[in-house]
Amino acid sequence: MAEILDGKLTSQALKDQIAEEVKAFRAEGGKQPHLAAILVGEDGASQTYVNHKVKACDEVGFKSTLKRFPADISEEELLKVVEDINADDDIDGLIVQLPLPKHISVQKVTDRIVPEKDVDGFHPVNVGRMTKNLPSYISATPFGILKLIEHYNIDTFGKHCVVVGRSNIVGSPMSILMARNGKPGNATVTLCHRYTQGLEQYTRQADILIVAVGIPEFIKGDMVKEGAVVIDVGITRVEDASKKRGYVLKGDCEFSSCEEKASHITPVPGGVGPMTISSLLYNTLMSARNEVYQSDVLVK
Ligand SMILES: NC(=O)C1=CN([C@@H]2O[C@H](COP(=O)(O)OP(=O)(O)OC[C@H]3O[C@@H](n4cnc5c(N)ncnc54)[C@H](OP(=O)(O)O)[C@@H]3O)[C@@H](O)[C@H]2O)C=CC1
Ligand SMILES: Nc1nc(=O)c2c([nH]1)NC[C@@H]1CN(c3ccc(C(=O)N[C@@H](CCC(=O)O)C(=O)O)cc3)C=[N+]21
Repeated sequence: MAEILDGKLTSQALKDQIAEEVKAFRAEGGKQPHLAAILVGEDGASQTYVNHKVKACDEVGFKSTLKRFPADISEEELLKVVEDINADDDIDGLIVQLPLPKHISVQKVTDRIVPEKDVDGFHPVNVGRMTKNLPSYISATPFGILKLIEHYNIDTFGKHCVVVGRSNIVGSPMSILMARNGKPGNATVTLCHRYTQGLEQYTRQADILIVAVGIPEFIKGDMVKEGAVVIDVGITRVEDASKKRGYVLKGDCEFSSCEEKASHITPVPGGVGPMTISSLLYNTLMSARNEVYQSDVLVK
């Protein structure tokens, strides 16, 4: 039986800490941190996540602004919205909730956010700085996973960390962070993706297995090494007519079989998801305090 890595509890502890830091910052005359979120279209899951983010802002004493647009907004109009927020001195952080409708380029829109407000850590300046181990905004999901690993005192030094999935928002930054010289970090990393042959050969070698593919119950217990730490990032709504909401949430790892092998495992829900939200708040607080780019001149 594995120990549960409780993201809900850990996230609450982090939110409590953020709330304290906001109070202290404001007592010194600092501004109220302000997060803006852009939501395009009516995707149910995206609405849920954005609502969670807005609610979390309230909990820690941040201001939040949610800007909603219909799915047929043009790319040009959306870029203009981003530019207006870039120029708004009261707003410290901006996220554009993904996915976006197909006619809009995710890269174009997220790259238009100035790096100083890019609390999702998607801008090439932040990605590049993260890779070089310089101060940067780190993508909230990998950042949250690092905080969870830290909270549970999981040793990563010299461990074999296998990351499955190489997206810009999760898998790729996760692999860089686990490999870089830091704590948590200093792991030996293998990054697996769609073209990886014999995936289970790799997953079975993992001391730390981090899965972000978006396929419910993709990883079964027989693909996991005895005693491994299993971090399940995936979260998919699977239809279930017997439930009030009409769906259940499933991770990328089959919980029952993986839990038998793992030493530690994150549940879905209640694992990585809540950590993503509190990490986003943390990035926004750092922005309000002007910590990340304090001493740096940026080339825009
Ligand atoms: N809890 C949280 O806070 C968050 C959860 N998520 C969830 O995590 C999951 C992944 O999200 P995200 O990274 O954005 O997803 P993407 O769809 O952007 O990326 C999925 C990755 O998995 C790889 N992949 C797909 N099929 C296979 C396969 N058969 N074998 C190996 N690799 C495969 C893809 O490979 P290729 O590159 O070749 O296409 C890709 O790199 C989703 O369920 C999402 O909802 C995401 C963000 C935050
Ligand atoms: N620009 C951008 N930044 C993101 O960080 C981003 C994004 N777009 N698009 C989608 C993914 C997904 N994501 C989640 C956030 C919170 C939960 C979360 O709070 N999950 C709860 C359950 C939520 C529920 O009840 O549905 C849990 O796991 O316990 C999940 C997933 C952020 N993402």
